Amino acid sequence: MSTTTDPAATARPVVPPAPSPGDPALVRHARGLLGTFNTAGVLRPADVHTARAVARMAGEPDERVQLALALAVRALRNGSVCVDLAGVSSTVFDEAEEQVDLTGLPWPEPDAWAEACRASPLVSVGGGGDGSRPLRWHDGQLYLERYWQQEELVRQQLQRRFSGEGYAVDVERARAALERLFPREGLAAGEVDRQQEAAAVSLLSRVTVLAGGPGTGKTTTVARLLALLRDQPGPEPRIALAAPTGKAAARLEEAVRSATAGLGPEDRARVGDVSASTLHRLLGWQPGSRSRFRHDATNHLPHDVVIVDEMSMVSLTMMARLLEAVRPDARLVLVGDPDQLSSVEAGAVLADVARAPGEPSAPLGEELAALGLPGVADEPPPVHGVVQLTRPWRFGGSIEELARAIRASDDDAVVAVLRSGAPDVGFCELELDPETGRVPGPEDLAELADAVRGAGRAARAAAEAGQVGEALAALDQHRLLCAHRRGPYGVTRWSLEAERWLVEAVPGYGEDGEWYLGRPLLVTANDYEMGLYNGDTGVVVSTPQGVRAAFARGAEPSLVAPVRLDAVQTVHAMTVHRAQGSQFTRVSFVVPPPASPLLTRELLYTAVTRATERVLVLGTEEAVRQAVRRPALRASGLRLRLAG
Ligand SMILES: Nc1ncnc2c1ncn2[C@@H]1O[C@H](COP(=O)(O)OP(=O)(O)OP(=O)(O)O)[C@@H](O)[C@H]1O
Repeated sequence: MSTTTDPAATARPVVPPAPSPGDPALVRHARGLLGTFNTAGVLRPADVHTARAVARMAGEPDERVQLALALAVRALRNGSVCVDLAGVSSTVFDEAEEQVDLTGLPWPEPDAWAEACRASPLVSVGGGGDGSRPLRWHDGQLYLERYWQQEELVRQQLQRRFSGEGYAVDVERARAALERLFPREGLAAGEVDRQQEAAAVSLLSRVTVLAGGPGTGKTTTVARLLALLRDQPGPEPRIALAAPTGKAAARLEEAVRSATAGLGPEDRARVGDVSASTLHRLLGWQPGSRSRFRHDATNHLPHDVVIVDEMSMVSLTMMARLLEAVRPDARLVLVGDPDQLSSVEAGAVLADVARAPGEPSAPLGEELAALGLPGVADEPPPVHGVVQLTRPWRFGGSIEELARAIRASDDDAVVAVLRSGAPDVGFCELELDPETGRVPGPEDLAELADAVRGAGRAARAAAEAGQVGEALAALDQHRLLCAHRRGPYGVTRWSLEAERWLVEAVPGYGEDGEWYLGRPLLVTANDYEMGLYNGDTGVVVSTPQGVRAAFARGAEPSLVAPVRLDAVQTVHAMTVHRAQGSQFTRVSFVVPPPASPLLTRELLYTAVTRATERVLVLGTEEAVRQAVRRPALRASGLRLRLAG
């Protein structure tokens, strides 16, 4: 994963890598600007090759335009949809896991560079044109045309839906159902119940964004919304529930079921049996096509309501496919936490929509007022259907306090909570040797090692006993998270460390071959046929049919013969990105050093909010403060263009 970060917040100079001759990162015969930027480590071979090939085809000899094209390709890898040439020389340094020295690079003069791009036969300028040129210049941003088209589609689709006509709602029934389903516990008279408001907005609008941190009641609201929608007279609406990964879909299904159990019998019956699927499955993934689905603009989904959870993980490309496929008159409810890390692929759609400036919708305000919800008519109606849930129902305690301080960018408060000695938060202040990654004193890691051993031992025992559910539950007892994949702070190194602790502490651990019982697994590539998704985790268990890999899938785990798995690895530690959409009883997070380009507020927030009972942060105070002060920035034009 990677993000673009605020260079001003970087405390230390970035360390130059030393490219060596024969390095696979170097393109042979690359000359001129492309060669220089490749040698400096800014551009990868794929960026250079693409830029050269496209420039050759279109007869564009200007090296500055070729460089801009290569940087636009590169931007996607960093999660950005486009590149801002005027600011690129100060923001380009955060290549995924490497640090690049930018001093002395021959950056073109920004005005002349922009002019050269605008005049190039490779570039369409503004919003028009037939889309046949590979690049697009819009509002000072340079896009690859394909991503411009996707952003445009998302913007137009959302704006059309925001301003689309409302629905014929039985106001009396809706009012009664909203009162019944949202008992407003603990709220003062006249105080807005955001969950109730979000459900009302979803009933009235074509697009609703149900935003909130962990445990703020998003799923509870979804369950009650299902009852509200099905309480309306007329044909029962067809409702789809979906999430980006199998694990997130399973969690959504389970959480909606358990939230439904708290409703009265009639509302329970209205919700009925709930099932959630992955977005890929909902849209109709087709073998042989990575991005085209059975349901699209010409073959809409049949559903009247589509609810998508964990929206922060949804990329721009996936959002475009989703919006094309959802009927223009259907309700779309986007659920997620905009403060979390964005999708691995380019885009930050949820954060862009949730934070886009705009005018409160007057017609929605009138319709909301008619429902008479306490407090709602006293404030402006939501902008772009965004309702933010703020009251935490789950953690309370210091994890919530920590999350709040991180969101507020208050590094003093973050450090104070970490050092408070609260039972649910720990701070292991250690600095690894930057060269070797050695820990000053192994006793510093006692809590981490204990947590790893406890969870590993439980997983092994359950796996041996063939207790699939227990083995999967043990997997979620503790998770070790890192920002980096490689190096002293990376997943590979910490995974080995954890494995060593387990081998030392658990008799027979890992001795029964590659598919040893209790082996924790991570899926590293989507396998739509098997229903396994990048980031899914499982565990090797003993079953009457032999050794199987078990993956959590709602009530019924899925059991797969190991020979059918080709993209899995052992997961004693994982990246924070991969942990999105999951929570664990305990989380330990290895904070990267202050100079790490991956160290952002969203990273720290996502890591600590993966824990339900205790989070242990391992790192230096300086690194923690640095993270809190540095928001991830992803270049995209969506946020501003949604404003109108
Ligand atoms: N209005 C409420 N009254 C009482 N309890 C609530 C309310 N809303 C949520 N809860 C409780 O808070 C907990 C968290 O709720 P829920 O799972 O809906 O949150 P969430 O935002 O979906 O969390 P996550 O992001 O982790 O999925 C649940 O135990 C739920 O029962």
